[in-house]
Amino acid sequence: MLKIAVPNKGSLAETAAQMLDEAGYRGRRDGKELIVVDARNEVEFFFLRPRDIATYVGSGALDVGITGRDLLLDSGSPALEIEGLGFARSTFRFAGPAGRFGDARDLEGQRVASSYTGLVEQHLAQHGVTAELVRLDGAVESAVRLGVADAVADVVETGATLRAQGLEVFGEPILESEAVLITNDAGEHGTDKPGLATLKRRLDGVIVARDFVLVDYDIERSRLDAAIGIASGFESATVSPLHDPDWVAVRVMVRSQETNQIMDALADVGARAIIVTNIHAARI
Ligand SMILES: Nc1ncnc2c1ncn2[C@@H]1O[C@H](COP(=O)(O)OP(=O)(O)OP(=O)(O)O)[C@@H](O)[C@H]1O
Ligand SMILES: O=P(O)(O)OC[C@H]1O[C@H](OP(=O)(O)OP(=O)(O)O)[C@H](O)[C@@H]1O
Ligand SMILES: [Mg+2]
Repeated sequence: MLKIAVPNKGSLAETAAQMLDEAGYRGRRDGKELIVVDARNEVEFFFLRPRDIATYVGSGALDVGITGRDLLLDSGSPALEIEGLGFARSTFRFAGPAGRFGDARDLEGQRVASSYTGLVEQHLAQHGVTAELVRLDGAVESAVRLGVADAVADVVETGATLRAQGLEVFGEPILESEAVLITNDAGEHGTDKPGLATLKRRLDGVIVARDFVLVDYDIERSRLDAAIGIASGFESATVSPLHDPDWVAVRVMVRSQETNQIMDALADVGARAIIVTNIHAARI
């Protein structure tokens, strides 16, 4: 059985569980269950702290896992990223009192608080900077105000938490992070373990189902090329005849975010009866 590590708590847990559910795997009945055997799919899920997942997978105790790219790199574990899963997107950045620091070099000899000291150390070393790292478990943004650090390095999504503490980001972003699928022995394509290729294909299907919609419309044959120029589909558009020989029906996959602009543009070139449908599941 493929042994899969899944976050049991925190920002990653809910969406990871949702994705696995949409991918047809068995979930846990309550938040206390730590191991779930999904015999039908020949996989076993281990619900672990997100921060520990790279350690379990890197050591070979578990085969694959879902964690954050920032947590993976911070851990120093030899586990390898297979792919990004498109959620829990954030940027890992330095921040300090407004105007105090210009870039990472200004941190020489300063105290920097973070929950990701491994990641910060690697970054500072690359830039030849020596700083004193203060390891905190969370709510790192309070460290400057409370006097235990001069600057912080933390996860930034909207920046609201930083602003509320009177801090501003500075320097280059340290890392663009998101939830990732990780494994240990990559094999040739990182997907050589039994069951892993299936897991990856199913998760990819969930990502596509989340990120794309189907757009159907009717259009006069003479305007078809203009319409296909606006949205050409994943491989290629499906074009079907209509009873009226001068008209065709078209179906294309479109990025959910672009749906409305595309509908407007299609209407402008003469598309009629434009209908958008969510994708329930997909294998691409
Ligand atoms: N506000 C956020 N937006 C996007 N991603 C986030 C956010 N906060 C944390 N993450 C991501 O979640 C992962 C950390 O998850 P983890 O569960 O350890 O932390 P958490 O959600 O802060 O939980 P806690 O701090 O309560 O333990 C990291 O990959 C991090 O980048
Ligand atoms: O840029 P923002 O949208 O404000 O989000 C970023 C904040 O969200 C997370 O905090 P969380 O709520 O997980 O608390 P923590 O600091 O205790 O981890 C993260 O650690 C940042 O503090
Ligand atoms: Mg947090």
